[in-house]
Amino acid sequence: MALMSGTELAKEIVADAGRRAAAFEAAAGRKPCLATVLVGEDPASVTYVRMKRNRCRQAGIESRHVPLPATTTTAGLVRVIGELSADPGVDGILLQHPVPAGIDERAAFEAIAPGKDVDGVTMHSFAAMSFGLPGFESCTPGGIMRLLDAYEVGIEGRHAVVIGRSPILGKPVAMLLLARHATVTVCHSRTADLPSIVRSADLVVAAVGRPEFVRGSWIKPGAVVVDAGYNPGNVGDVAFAEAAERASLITPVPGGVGPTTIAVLLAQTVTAAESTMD
Ligand SMILES: NC(=O)C1=CN([C@@H]2O[C@H](COP(=O)(O)OP(=O)(O)OC[C@H]3O[C@@H](n4cnc5c(N)ncnc54)[C@H](OP(=O)(O)O)[C@@H]3O)[C@@H](O)[C@H]2O)C=CC1
Ligand SMILES: Nc1nc(=O)c2c([nH]1)NC[C@@H]1CN(c3ccc(C(=O)N[C@@H](CCC(=O)O)C(=O)O)cc3)C=[N+]21
Repeated sequence: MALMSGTELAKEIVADAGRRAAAFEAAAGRKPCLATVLVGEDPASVTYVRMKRNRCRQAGIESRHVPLPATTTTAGLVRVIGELSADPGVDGILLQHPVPAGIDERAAFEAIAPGKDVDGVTMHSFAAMSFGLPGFESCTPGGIMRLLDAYEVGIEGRHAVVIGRSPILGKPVAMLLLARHATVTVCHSRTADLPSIVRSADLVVAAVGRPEFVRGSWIKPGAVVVDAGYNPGNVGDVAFAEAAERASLITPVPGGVGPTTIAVLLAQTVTAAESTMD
């Protein structure tokens, strides 16, 4: 068993984004700018947004934080995001998920201009991912693909089993794997006999949101295991010690998928800024 280190890969991606951000600043006279929109004060979300903004600063990317009260309406949020979409000083927009119950998150995501969707959450970006066309990738799925490529994991012709079908993780990672010619099975809460499906996987992506949900006995010997889960207490969705006994390659939590998510966000923010120079 070998580990896929997201921490190491993220360092390389962030260093590259930082060099590109500096070149952009030299040419444009301003830094690339990411707007971070946080509705409410969920402590985990506050922490994630802080982590993202800290990484931006380290890479020479400006972040403009837009905190909104939990009482914000869908119309109010759509208006704020529309203003950021129209603001030439803003290159990318991150709306932290989840927004409080009662707000139509999809409507808010769709208010992000496609050229500023550096978090890859709009229908436009999803379609590009599905068709294998250039565009912004959902950050966690994009990070997972970069990890697989960095460790030279073969994708074409392999059976990939994705557990989870959320709009920002399971579904887009399934589309990216499909665009790379994997045979993809997407599982969810209504899936019958999940363990036997996972046992046939060459590549498993766990995106369930339940600590240590995927057991070692489900893993085909030699399979590649990507744990996208990030549960309270830094616990993944895979029972790591068990799975590591059978996997050929596995991502740890922490230090696996998480850091690559933020790295892709920064890289895509710089790409969005660069495209304003064209
Ligand atoms: N590292 C990172 O950057 C990120 C990590 N995460 C982590 O990834 C995990 C998933 O997040 P997210 O996709 O947003 O979560 P969601 O809660 O939106 O989606 C969970 C998915 O898992 C499925 N599921 C739930 N229970 C079961 C079950 N018993 N058997 C099979 N499938 C099940 C659900 O099925 P159904 O659709 O039928 O309800 C759903 O599709 C979490 O741990 C989260 O913290 C998330 C985003 C970014
Ligand atoms: N619109 C939107 N886009 C997101 O990308 C998004 C989101 N909403 N909502 C919440 C989740 C969660 N998320 C994480 C990012 C990095 C780590 C990460 O870097 N974790 C470190 C540990 C960091 C630490 O705890 O110190 C690691 O796994 O090693 C974790 C989780 C992005 N999310």
